[in-house]
Amino acid sequence: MTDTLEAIRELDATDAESDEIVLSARDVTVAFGDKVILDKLSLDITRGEILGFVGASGAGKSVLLRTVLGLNKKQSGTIKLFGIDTDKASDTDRLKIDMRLGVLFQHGALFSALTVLENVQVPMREYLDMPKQLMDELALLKIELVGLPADAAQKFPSELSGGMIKRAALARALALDPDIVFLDEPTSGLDPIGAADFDELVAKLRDTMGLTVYMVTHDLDSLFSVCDRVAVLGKKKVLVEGTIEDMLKSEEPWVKSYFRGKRARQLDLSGREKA
Ligand SMILES: Nc1ncnc2c1ncn2[C@@H]1O[C@H](COP(=O)(O)OP(=O)(O)OP(=O)(O)O)[C@@H](O)[C@H]1O
Repeated sequence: MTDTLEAIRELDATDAESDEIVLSARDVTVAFGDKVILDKLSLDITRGEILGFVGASGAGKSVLLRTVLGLNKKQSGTIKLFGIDTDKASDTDRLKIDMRLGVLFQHGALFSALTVLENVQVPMREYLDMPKQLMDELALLKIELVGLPADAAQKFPSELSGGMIKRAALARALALDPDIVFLDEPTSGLDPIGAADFDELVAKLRDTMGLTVYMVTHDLDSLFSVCDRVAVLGKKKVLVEGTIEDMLKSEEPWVKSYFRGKRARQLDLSGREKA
């Protein structure tokens, strides 16, 4: 399996240079029974960008995320990851794709019966065949990378603060050195300082590892401080996309009230709350 991994990584190195669009969704329609949630939605994410994905509660942000990850079926449309059409992917292609994705689900979703170290090792055990000592060393590196103290490795999720749980879940999402991470409301439940620290970590990982980040969020601070681009989900598709400056100029009613409403006015452009 390690040889397979090497072969996949070599292939990926070539793909990585040529594929600028990491994720491409075209005319994606998803329905549950006769209830259409997404209707011909299209969206691209470029390598190395941090995309903030926003929209009203219940608009379908999680449904899109789950569809991209292959956890929900779509009725029609195309989803390409790293240039590979996920409907046409062979088993080897699917393995290649899955190994290049990291996911941080809402609420962290750590396994409560496993320590932080063991949680981080879950994807390693699933996809790689490596000696325990090497796996321990790699997991510790990821734990350090997300700013957790080394002694957090042997703790169980119930012994961690909310911010530490998010970091541990991020360490697990980074276990296989993915190209793109999907973060579902990563700062929800964190205090403003913890949330700002987490945003800073995400930006640092993008800068140092060239990570592409797809972040579903309701957090205006995150959108202002770390997102390069914002996509707004509304009316079952991507209603508006662009920079924060574009959002601030938009006359689309939901975008206007979200970015220029009462809550938004308490923020300045650097994302910090005004005194
Ligand atoms: N498996 C499912 N079966 C039926 N309906 C579903 C299913 N999953 C999601 N839905 C419906 O799809 C709609 C969109 O849900 P989704 O969780 O994607 O919203 P969201 O934009 O992520 O909301 P929030 O910001 O509150 O998390 C909701 O009406 C939800 O009830």
